[in-house]
Amino acid sequence: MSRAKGETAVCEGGRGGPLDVRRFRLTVIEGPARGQVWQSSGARCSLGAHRSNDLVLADPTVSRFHCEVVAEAGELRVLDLQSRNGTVLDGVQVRDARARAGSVLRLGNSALQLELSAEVNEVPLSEATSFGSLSGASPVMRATFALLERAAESDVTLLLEGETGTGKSQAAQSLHRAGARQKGPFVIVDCGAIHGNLLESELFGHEKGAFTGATERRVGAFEEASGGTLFLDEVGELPLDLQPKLLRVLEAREVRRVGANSYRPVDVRVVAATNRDLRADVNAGRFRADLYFRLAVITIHMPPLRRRPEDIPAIVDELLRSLAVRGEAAEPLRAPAFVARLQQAAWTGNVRELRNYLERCAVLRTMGPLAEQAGPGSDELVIDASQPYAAERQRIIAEFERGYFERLLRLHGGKVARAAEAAGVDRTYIYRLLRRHAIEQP
Ligand SMILES: Nc1ncnc2c1ncn2[C@@H]1O[C@H](COP(=O)(O)OP(=O)(O)OP(=O)(O)O)[C@@H](O)[C@H]1O
Repeated sequence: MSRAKGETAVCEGGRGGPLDVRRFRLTVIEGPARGQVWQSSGARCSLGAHRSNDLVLADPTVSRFHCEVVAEAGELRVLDLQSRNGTVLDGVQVRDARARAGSVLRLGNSALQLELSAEVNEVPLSEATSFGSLSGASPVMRATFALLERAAESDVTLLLEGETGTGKSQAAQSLHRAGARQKGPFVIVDCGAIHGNLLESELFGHEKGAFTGATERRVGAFEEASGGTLFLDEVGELPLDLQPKLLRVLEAREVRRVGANSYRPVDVRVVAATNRDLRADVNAGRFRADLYFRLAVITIHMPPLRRRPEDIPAIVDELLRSLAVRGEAAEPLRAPAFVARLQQAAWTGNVRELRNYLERCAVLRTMGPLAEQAGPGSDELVIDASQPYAAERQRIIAEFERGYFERLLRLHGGKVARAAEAAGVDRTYIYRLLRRHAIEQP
């Protein structure tokens, strides 16, 4: 079963207009697939040795899910999926880096050239600016709503991916309410919060006396959710020994309680969520590939808040309503100058962090300090000590250079001469770095 192509095409676009995604092309220039050309029809291209990838590289030095190329906000990003031999972009080993037109991507013994076309692919957008309890009018969010609306019409198993606080749980619940199973139960199991035997019996139930302490018979979440939806949160935390058992239930649609001899049929829609890329876990042997494909029949990415600051005013309204902050207490929190400051913040904890911040402001009747300003290059610098020193040093320096010169140029209104003088470097040096890191002058 392959990951449904086009279902993952959620990407960033300009504000307000339709969501256009720059078209890109990958040409294999070295390795067994040499000569193969892949043209994008959405925002993403997954590369790897497994046949479910968009671009399949039958090269033993390439991992099953090696890396992904994503077109977002008019540029290309390359994301390594914890591949065994690493992803090298223009000679530098990278985990998450921006590529430029003409960049060369090396995966094991294969190499590819990236080309960014002037043409665009259009991603379908929802007419709505909300989906259940989720609000957002940005193109990237309306593209997500369009996928959720389509998914709600079917019973297909779904995987929600996204950073913490991006609304995966709310999306699952809203999906349940929007679909044909809305009258049935919505049952949540947090796979990261329950351990060992307990998780098995939480999911599948147990018979009386099945293990020490099983004094009563217990119905599991699959049976409890019968006729409704089962939401498996943090599914990446599911222990390896339970994974084949879950796979069997998803395939055969029947469960066996712990300690029971027979199977019982179940009628459940499964929605799973994860805040990491399960393909990297598959590469690392932490997650079974067959279970991943069973769960990811459709994958929907919940976009982080920093990629859609234009949604913040509507989300603030929604959050203040749900927090029951009204009247005088709400006024300063809706003031345009304050909301503009919220739009500049980084929000690494996404909407949840924004919600907590607003709640704190409302209770204390004072505006606390905000997190670091968002924007390109503001993401936390993560040092990966499992990488060779030279490669990691090179990657961090590249990240620093990109962040520094982007900020520098913003600070000086895009004027290279002024920026060079303030930074104490030569103008040609700035131009060289802008080219190297594909930084556009603001
Ligand atoms: N688009 C949105 N509009 C309004 N509220 C939102 C939106 N996205 C998230 N929220 C709110 O943010 C909070 C966090 O959302 P949720 O728990 O669904 O995130 P999550 O991605 O499941 O997080 P985690 O991975 O940590 O479990 C909730 O209070 C939710 O109502």
